[in-house]
Amino acid sequence: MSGATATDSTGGSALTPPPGAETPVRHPDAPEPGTPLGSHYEQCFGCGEAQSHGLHLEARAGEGVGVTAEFTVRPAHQGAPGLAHGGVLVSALDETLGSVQWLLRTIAVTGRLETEFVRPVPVGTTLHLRAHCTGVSGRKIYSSAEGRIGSPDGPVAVRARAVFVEVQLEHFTKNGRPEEIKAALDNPDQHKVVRAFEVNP
Ligand SMILES: CCCCCCCCCCCCCCCC(=O)SCCNC(=O)CCNC(=O)[C@H](O)C(C)(C)COP(=O)(O)OP(=O)(O)OC[C@H]1O[C@@H](n2cnc3c(N)ncnc32)[C@H](O)[C@@H]1OP(=O)(O)O
Repeated sequence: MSGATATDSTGGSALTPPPGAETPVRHPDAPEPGTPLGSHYEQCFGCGEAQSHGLHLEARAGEGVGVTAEFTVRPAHQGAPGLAHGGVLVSALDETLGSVQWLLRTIAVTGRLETEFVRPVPVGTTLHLRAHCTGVSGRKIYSSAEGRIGSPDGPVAVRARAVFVEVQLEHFTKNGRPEEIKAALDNPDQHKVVRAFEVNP
């Protein structure tokens, strides 16, 4: 196996901001550091409070264009006996990285996500995650994240780098299953979330 970095069609590193990328700027109306960001959708597997088997990840605004989050591994999240499933850990990283958009006030979806699994994560562990934006290039938002076991200074269990791609609200309304889209559009709380991302529903 080679340890080569993923490359894009131009041969550059797909997860590193390209030359000329802008330094990310925290939106002036972004929540103060320490503010809980809440859920962007109650049925979200990552952060939704109504999703019984979900991660129930709780993210807060951090300093700069960064966030912190916690997620406690439950029995429903196992892969091997007593250990978190790798895909669940990727979901926690994806959700944390996605939460960075609250600080930029843009809506973006994951285009590419690379994860390094450093240590196994036992059931019952609280994973302390942090993520920050590393650059913006057109619609592409580059970010990185890590998750530590037990405390913000605990041993590193997972690391990730990602590129998100900015989208309009139509990305969801055109592609999502109609019944869930209708329920979301009928929910006043969902409108508040969309406003927090500064997008007209
Ligand atoms: C009523 C309801 C309200 C709901 C309110 C919800 C609000 C808040 C929701 C947040 C939700 C977050 C949840 C967690 C984060 C997920 O998990 S998101 C789910 C997983 N991701 C997806 O499903 C994305 C699926 N992929 C796609 O839809 C499309 O491929 C994409 C990513 C939108 C790109 O398509 P496109 O817009 O046609 O992009 P395109 O114009 O070709 O390219 C634009 C640029 O992006 C680059 N690019 C395109 N694709 C990629 C890629 N895969 N990798 C890297 N670069 C790419 C291109 O190279 C291009 O770069 P430049 O040439 O400009 O330098």
